[in-house]
Amino acid sequence: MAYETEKQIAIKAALAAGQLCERVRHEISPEAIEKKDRSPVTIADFGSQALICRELATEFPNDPVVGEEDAAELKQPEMAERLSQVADYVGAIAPNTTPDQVVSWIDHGNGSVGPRYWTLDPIDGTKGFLRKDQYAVALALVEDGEVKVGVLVCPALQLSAAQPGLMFVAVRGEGTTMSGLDGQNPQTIKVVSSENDPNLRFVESVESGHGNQAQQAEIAKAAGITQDSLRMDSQAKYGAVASGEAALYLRLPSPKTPDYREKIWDHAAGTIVVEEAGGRVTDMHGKPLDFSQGAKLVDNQGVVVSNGLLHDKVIAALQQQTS
Ligand SMILES: Nc1ncnc2c1ncn2[C@@H]1O[C@H](COP(=O)(O)O)[C@@H](OP(=O)(O)O)[C@H]1O
Ligand SMILES: [Mg+2]
Ligand SMILES: [Mg+2]
Ligand SMILES: [Mg+2]
Repeated sequence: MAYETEKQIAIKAALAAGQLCERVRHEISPEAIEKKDRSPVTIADFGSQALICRELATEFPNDPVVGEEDAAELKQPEMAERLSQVADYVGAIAPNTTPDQVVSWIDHGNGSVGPRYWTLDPIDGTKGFLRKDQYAVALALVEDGEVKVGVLVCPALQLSAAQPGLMFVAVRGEGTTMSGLDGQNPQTIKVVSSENDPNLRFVESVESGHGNQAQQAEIAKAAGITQDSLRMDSQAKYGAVASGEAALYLRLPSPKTPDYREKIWDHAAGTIVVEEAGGRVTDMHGKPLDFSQGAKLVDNQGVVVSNGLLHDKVIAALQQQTS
């Protein structure tokens, strides 16, 4: 099987990072939420990136890693205590970790997009993490602009009566699986395959500033969706489409930030998870997402993720609206 080592290492690293994030998250007090104290997400974000980059640097020393975070802030003298907190959390999983190692692992994620690279969002959905809602650890391998391997660890996601915590894994040409966070018994998943499916609904961001909820509702309606949207933080939305919990995910540019360009780490892992489950991912103009241009999807605007069946209808509705 292709990319077997990459897949196994990505799973191991993302699960360890998810474990660290959950430890931090369980310690967030209601007062911290009240005060909008961002320190828990800072610690978990840096710790997650450090753990994953440590694994990738060891196993694939020649592969650049394009991660969301860097250690510039954490290196400041006034951040020494925060850094030692991060080192303690990382050390619980990778014993004897020093603060210097943490900094250098995080900075390993400063790589550039090239013919082969990894992209990492150590915590996607930081706002969801702080609200104790959804978040994801997202890791993907990209070669020649095409995502080849994607892992999404969603520690708070629950799609059935089972324990919360789901992992989605996809390898190009080999399908997408879903499992619990023990990684045991991965099940192949498929998108919604009929227009009569009770899950013919759409997902969108909780954060109104990350999209255009009014336009998203109109487009979903034009595509024949009559149910209200399901709002969810992070790339867990891609997991919802891939597993057939929803048929569409719309992310149209917010009127407040019309020139915003999406980041590769917010979409790479999710894209392959949906495509390998039978779905489609493009921008709002129907163009494939181009992961070869740098950290931003400079040639794309908005994102449309569907079960495939609905895709052309959605793009046509968007074209009609703007013409
Ligand atoms: N104006 C904007 N439009 C679209 N996405 C935005 C945005 N500002 C920030 N984001 C991205 O939205 C991501 C969260 O997605 P969602 O809203 O689906 O949960 C953030 O990832 P992080 O939380 O990793 O920073 C951030 O990169
Ligand atoms: Mg993100
Ligand atoms: Mg993030
Ligand atoms: Mg961020």
